[in-house]
Amino acid sequence: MLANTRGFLWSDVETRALLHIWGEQDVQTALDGNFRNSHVYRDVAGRLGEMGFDRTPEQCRIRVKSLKRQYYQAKEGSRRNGHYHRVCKFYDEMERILSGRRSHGDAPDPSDVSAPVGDEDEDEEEGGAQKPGLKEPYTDSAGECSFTQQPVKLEYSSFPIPASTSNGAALSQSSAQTFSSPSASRPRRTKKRYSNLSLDKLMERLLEQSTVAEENFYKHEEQRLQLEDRRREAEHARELQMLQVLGQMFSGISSHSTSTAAPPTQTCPPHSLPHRHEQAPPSARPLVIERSFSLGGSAPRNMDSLLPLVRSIIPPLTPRKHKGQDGRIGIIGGCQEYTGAPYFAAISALKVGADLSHVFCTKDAATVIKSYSPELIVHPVLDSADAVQEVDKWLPRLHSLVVGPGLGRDDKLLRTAKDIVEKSKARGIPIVIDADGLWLVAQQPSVIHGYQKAILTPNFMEFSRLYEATHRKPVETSDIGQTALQLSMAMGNLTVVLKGAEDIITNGSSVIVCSHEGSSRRCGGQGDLLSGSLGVMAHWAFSAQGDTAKSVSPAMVAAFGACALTRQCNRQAFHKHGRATTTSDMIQEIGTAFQKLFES
Ligand SMILES: NC(=O)C1=CN([C@@H]2O[C@H](COP(=O)(O)OP(=O)(O)OC[C@H]3O[C@@H](n4cnc5c(N)ncnc54)[C@H](OP(=O)(O)O)[C@@H]3O)[C@@H](O)[C@H]2O)[C@@H](O)CC1
Ligand SMILES: Nc1ncnc2c1ncn2[C@@H]1O[C@H](COP(=O)(O)OP(=O)(O)OP(=O)(O)O)[C@@H](O)[C@H]1O
Repeated sequence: MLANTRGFLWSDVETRALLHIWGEQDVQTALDGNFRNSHVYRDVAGRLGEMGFDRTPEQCRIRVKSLKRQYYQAKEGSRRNGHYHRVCKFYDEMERILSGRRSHGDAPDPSDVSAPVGDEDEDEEEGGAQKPGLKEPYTDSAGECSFTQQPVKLEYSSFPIPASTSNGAALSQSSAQTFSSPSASRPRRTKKRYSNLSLDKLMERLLEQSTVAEENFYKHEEQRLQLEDRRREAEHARELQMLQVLGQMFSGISSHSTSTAAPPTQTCPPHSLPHRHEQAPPSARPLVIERSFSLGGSAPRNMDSLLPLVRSIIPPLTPRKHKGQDGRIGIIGGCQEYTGAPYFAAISALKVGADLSHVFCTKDAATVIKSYSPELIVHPVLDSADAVQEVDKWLPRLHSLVVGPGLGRDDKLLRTAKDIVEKSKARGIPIVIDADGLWLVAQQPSVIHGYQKAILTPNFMEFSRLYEATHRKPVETSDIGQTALQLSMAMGNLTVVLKGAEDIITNGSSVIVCSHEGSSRRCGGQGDLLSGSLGVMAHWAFSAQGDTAKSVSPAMVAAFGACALTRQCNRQAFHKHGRATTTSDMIQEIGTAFQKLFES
């Protein structure tokens, strides 16, 4: 550094450098009419530093303020006796700068020595008191008058400076040698509580307080988490207890249904597949157990009884597992027209918790689907000559299949899909059939008939096609639960999820209705989210150990979980996006919806 910058002493060289910077047009413009000036003085101090003078912004501000006071006092004095240079050494520099500024319409009242507060006062305490340690008690040069808030002795006493108060009353002559600061002659405003603390002290105190606050926050947070843990443990224990009761209940029901159920004539479809009895389970005489479910709605008991079943199939996240163990899911679908549907299904499967998600689609769909997401493994094989062999190569690695989203209705593709279904059945892989996969089933129900690891997820239109194909008559809607149950039976008691305002889930012997609150927004692709999620949950349910999932059919548990999740996503997305909700918005909600339903 070039100059002595210790304490508050300002050498003339340093002061001139300061005035040079402060007088620059951009600094004056920045100060002009700007109440907050700390940033300007930061800049000034920076520039001063570049010139070799180490000063803080606050020191610069105080120094300028002092110079301005001296200048105005001197100016007033000069009106009487012309000795202004004796009380303001830098009068000429100040005059040059401030007169330039006044020409911009910023003229303070020269008769008021307190006038030049303006832009230098921003950081000062109320009442005009300067911060201790920041006031400028000295100058290094004789002949320069400093200003403090205390009565000050004028260096050139033989030239009294009559100063006016702000209301214009002249100070008495007797006070010529000493005069009170403007603040002393005005009613002083109440000092702030910290006015006697330096800025550094204030900052220190603030930091201390925020550290204490932070520590308190973490302490409370820790207590909250401990409480939360305890609550979870208690809930978990309660769920386990309930599951045991449920398990006993269901085993009681199934033995009851085989012995005392109503005669089959009441519920069996009048028209059914020729070979439908071949694989029908003993519960072909159905007992309908209808449960409705609405979170926060009228049936909390049912919510309590079904959610734990879904929770029980969810594999825990543990560091001991390797990639792939929680699910490798395959989607059969995706053609030139439809690239969104297989993407929605595949990405939903991943987001629900599958580790790997494969899409087997046509060549021209593959690039498009890949471009949607690097997360998906996309095989452009479905329209190749050896499509079935290509997919078959992967089947040993796959835990479940979702057949149909965006498959289209091209005969060749449908034939390929049929062969893939056959191969998958032979391997015992759970198969979810949706969209155009259901079109295939409506054409050839035998493709999937009686396969207990199949789940069909028709919307009403698809359901009607299936019903008509199996019953040879229009769908009966007066008791849609019963009609769905009939379809399931006709298909060999595989699980049917009839999607709609309420999702009806049946395996031909019982019906579960999922009426969990969604929203009124319907957009293409919601069914794909459901089928993709169901792909994962079906794998989890069929591979779940223990009695829990076995007490209710694993497919039903998985279906209920996927329906509740889809609806929860719909609800959450609608809450955020309203009418503009799309399936992509719903997919964004999978993580939190899953947590809310199954992990909280
Ligand atoms: N972004 C994409 O790539 C997407 C691609 N997708 C893919 O499109 C392919 C064809 O699937 P799809 O569902 O459009 O065909 P299909 O079953 O013939 O239905 C056609 C007509 O049925 C009716 N209808 C539907 N629901 C009904 C209901 N609940 N209740 C009553 N009627 C109902 C309705 O008739 P409308 O009212 O228009 O007269 C509808 O237009 C398939 O591969 C699928 O995966 C979709 O996943 C969407 C996102
Ligand atoms: N009227 C409704 N009210 C509330 N939720 C509904 C309604 N209809 C459908 N859903 C929800 O949307 C999910 C998907 O059903 P949707 O009828 O949209 O399937 P989809 O037509 O096969 O869909 P996609 O457009 O993917 O082909 C259902 O499982 C259900 O959760």
